[in-house]
Amino acid sequence: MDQALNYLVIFGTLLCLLLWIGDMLQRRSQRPKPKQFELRDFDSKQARAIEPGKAEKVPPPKAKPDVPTESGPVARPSEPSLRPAPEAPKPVEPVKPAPPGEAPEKVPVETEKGWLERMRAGLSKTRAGFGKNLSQLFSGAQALDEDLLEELETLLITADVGMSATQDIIASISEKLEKKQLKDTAAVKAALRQELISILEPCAVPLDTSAHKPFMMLVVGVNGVGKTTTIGKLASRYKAENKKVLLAAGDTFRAAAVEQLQVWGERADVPVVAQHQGADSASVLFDAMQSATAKGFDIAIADTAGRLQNKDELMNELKKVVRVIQKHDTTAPHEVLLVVDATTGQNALSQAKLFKEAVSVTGIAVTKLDGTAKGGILFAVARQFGLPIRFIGVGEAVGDLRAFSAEDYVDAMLGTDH
Ligand SMILES: Nc1nc2c(ncn2[C@@H]2O[C@H](COP(=O)(O)OP(=O)(O)OP(=O)(O)O)[C@@H](O)[C@H]2O)c(=O)[nH]1
Repeated sequence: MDQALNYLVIFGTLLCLLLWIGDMLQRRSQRPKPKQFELRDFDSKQARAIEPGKAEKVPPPKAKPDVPTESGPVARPSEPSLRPAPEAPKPVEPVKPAPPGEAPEKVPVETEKGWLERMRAGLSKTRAGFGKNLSQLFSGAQALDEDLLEELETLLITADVGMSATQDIIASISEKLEKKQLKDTAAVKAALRQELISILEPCAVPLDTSAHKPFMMLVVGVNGVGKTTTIGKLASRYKAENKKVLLAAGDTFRAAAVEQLQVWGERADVPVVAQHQGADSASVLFDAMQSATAKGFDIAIADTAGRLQNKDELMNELKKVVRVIQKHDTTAPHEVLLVVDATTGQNALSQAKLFKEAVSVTGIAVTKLDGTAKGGILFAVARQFGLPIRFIGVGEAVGDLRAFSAEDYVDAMLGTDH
């Protein structure tokens, strides 16, 4: 009897065990499967970072930025929300010239030959376009006739030289041909070189900063033409000439403009007068002028926010800046330098016209000549406005800005050497 009872207990225990195991298996089959690892879960950068034989570097976790929402003070971006996502905040632009903390790039001590090579390199696109087409036109036994003049005219216009300057050049060469003063294509090319130089020569007036102390330079132009970069390059140049230079961060509009100017100031080892973003630009420049006078600076260079030449209210704001500067010194600004970007082509003419009307531009700096195959815009600007072309920029580096020389420029553009 006892034995039968024992069998019954063992049988019952086994049955319970089997039922429990069956239940466990059923539950497990219903659970969601873990996500399979897939190669496409890695982006290509991560994939490149893992090299065979090398320990995989895991970047430290980044703190999640707080993003303002419409209702609450802050929310993490990963938090689910039924409301439409708020507009992402605009990223703060990185400082363009160099990351802070990087060793400042000093102005290279450069020979005249070094600069000419730098300019030639900078103008290689123009030479490859305009210069090469010109060489092809003048190569071989090309007849000195109407067709040659027509093709030359087209070349000049497509290189942004402008109608007025082109017509004058063609008229002059045509007259010399009629008078049999030009015997072959080499002579025509030499005559063209001379014509181009004679258009630019009257505008090659260097900026003399010795007439006033402090010499107050106001730098203006449309957005992104290279105002801040040009100021940074100028600060380094003048500093290398042992001048006492002060920079004024008058572009209080763009988020990173002040920081960008400060980096250039560090590079050139010159002080920068600045206030917070959104401050009144005129008051920053007034403070800078006072400081420059009180502390005996030779040159004060003021940055301004980029503005479209056809926006009246922005141009009026610039006029106000000039009026406020004149409260400190009635003769200031001693130079209103308009920066134009060569790659904008004929639009540079409209910029020169409207800025000249608004704030009496006294000089021009043409930047980014390395980025265009149409270096002819200088001729159009020179012919139309006769304003001094003070500087040209042929690259982003600190040594890529130079006082303008008509002859050097034409030779770099044509690939001629005299
Ligand atoms: N290739 C080339 N780039 C240049 C030259 N000059 C300036 N740049 C670049 O142009 C960009 C704009 O320059 P900025 O100095 O910030 O222009 P900005 O006029 O102050 O701009 P805003 O303050 O927005 O009006 C930067 O990336 C510069 O490095 C140049 O001569 N050649």
